[in-house]
Amino acid sequence: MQGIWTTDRIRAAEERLLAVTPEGALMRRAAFGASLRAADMLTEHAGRVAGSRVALLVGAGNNGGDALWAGAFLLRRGVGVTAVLLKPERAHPRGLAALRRAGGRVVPVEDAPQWLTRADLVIDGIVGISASGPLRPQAAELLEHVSAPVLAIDLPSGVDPDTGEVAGPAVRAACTVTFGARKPVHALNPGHCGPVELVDIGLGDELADPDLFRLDAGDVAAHWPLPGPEDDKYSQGVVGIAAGSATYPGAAVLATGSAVRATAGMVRYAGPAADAVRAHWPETVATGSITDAGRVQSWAVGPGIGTGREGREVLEHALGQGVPLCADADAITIIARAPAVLDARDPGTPLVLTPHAGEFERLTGTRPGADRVAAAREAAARFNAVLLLKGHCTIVAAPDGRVLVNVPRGSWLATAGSGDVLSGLVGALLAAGIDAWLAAGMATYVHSLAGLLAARGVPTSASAVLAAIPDALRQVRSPAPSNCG
Ligand SMILES: NC(=O)C1=CN([C@@H]2O[C@H](COP(=O)(O)OP(=O)(O)OC[C@H]3O[C@@H](n4cnc5c(N)ncnc54)[C@H](OP(=O)(O)O)[C@@H]3O)[C@@H](O)[C@H]2O)[C@@H](O)CC1
Ligand SMILES: Nc1ncnc2c1ncn2[C@@H]1O[C@H](COP(=O)(O)OP(=O)(O)O)[C@@H](O)[C@H]1O
Ligand SMILES: [K+]
Repeated sequence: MQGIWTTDRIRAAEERLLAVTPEGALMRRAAFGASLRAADMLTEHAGRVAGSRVALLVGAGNNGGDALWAGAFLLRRGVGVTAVLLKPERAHPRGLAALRRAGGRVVPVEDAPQWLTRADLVIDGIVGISASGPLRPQAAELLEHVSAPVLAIDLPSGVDPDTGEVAGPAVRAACTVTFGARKPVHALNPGHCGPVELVDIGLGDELADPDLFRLDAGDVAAHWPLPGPEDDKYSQGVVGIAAGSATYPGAAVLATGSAVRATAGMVRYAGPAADAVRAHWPETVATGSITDAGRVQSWAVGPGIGTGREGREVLEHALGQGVPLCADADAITIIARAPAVLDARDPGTPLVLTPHAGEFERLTGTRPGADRVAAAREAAARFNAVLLLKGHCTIVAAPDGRVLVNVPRGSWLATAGSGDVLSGLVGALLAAGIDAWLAAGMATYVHSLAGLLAARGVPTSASAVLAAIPDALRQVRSPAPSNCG
């Protein structure tokens, strides 16, 4: 798992490291790494390093210092470097001196437009982890003149470092180079960061447990249940799906199908869409009523069951079975309207709730807001459940405070029925006995990868996402190498 640390924790770790490191050494390490990335980008975008032109946007803090030092390193490689100082009187003194010694040009903000428009690459050192609020107007205006690719130092300026919120003009980076550890913004706002490269500055020993986690392919591959020599159809976990209706069988077909595709365990379906489910997925055992569904090791309940009395009875019955349960869609609305339904649950049995923002508001009374991590964490504690908050970036919070962030692979999953596919995946992993937080995170990871593979660059459908689950699992088990992001 990749760790992610909040800016308070990073700052504290940096202070401890600074105390035992020669003055300026950390910044030079960071800036040297940034200059290497900048040179790669120049090669890619301008076809050369020596002779190319770089403009630095330099704020009043150490982030600006990083940019100035990176400029000094680039000057030594024959790059023409111009620094735009947003606050000349507060520019990092040693960084500024290094840039000048190396032959860099320094211009005031008024002269910036001509240098920005001629640049092959812009380096954003406006603000880093000490950013507060929206970009100051002077910095925001400068961004209007930027058309070259931007390399963000530590994080794209104008984006909140801890929540990823954008509350005004902000840098949209082609690439971000960060130092020591990944920050929440990198996972929560991938659209503004671009690929994120981590430069080691020796912070590792100073960092304790991460605040957030991100799964990688290796984690998913290591925990995804595969049949072994001793297995049979029951031993891998039987999942029950309660979804859909006679009039709307689609949700039942999608949720059941994704459970079928996810693992080799058996899938039972219970509900009024049994005929449609049997027709699409002959390998399932389908019955009309949850009361005669047979034994399962988990339930996925909710998509398309309706929010009336029948839906409530189905949810109450499943909650009373003492097995892990994923409550999605209508099941969440039922819980929101009648929280007493949860009395049927044994509090020690895992529960996964999978709301989108609207369902989250129904459940908790408030929209998730800018700090989606905090919102998901609070709701997980309140409901004593794993809370999977859907969206472009999906957040998975456990009641004990652990949080996973899924970095999306495009927006292909914004299509009707894709949530039904996710609940089938979660249910199948719960049946295999996987920790509910990890199961929800693994399901989300494979869901978004299946979305990417189904789309291959053009809009897709929930049925195609479902059909791509095996390819996503194959890719997870033999990931393609990646050097950035
Ligand atoms: N510590 C280390 O060891 C290492 C640190 N490193 C680097 O240091 C960075 C952190 O540096 P930092 O703490 O100096 O603050 P930083 O992010 O540059 O910003 C502060 C300045 O920005 C301003 N400002 C604030 N909000 C703003 C806004 N919305 N819009 C515009 N301006 C805004 C604010 O000005 P004011 O509020 O006074 O106007 C203040 O002067 C970190 O991200 C990394 O890059 C690396 O070198 C590795 C080693
Ligand atoms: N813009 C987006 N980018 C990435 N993923 C998205 C986006 N919009 C929705 N998703 C994902 O698609 C799924 C939609 O689920 P849901 O809202 O329940 O839709 P439905 O009810 O149509 O199935 C969720 O997994 C969500 O995280
Ligand atoms: K920055």
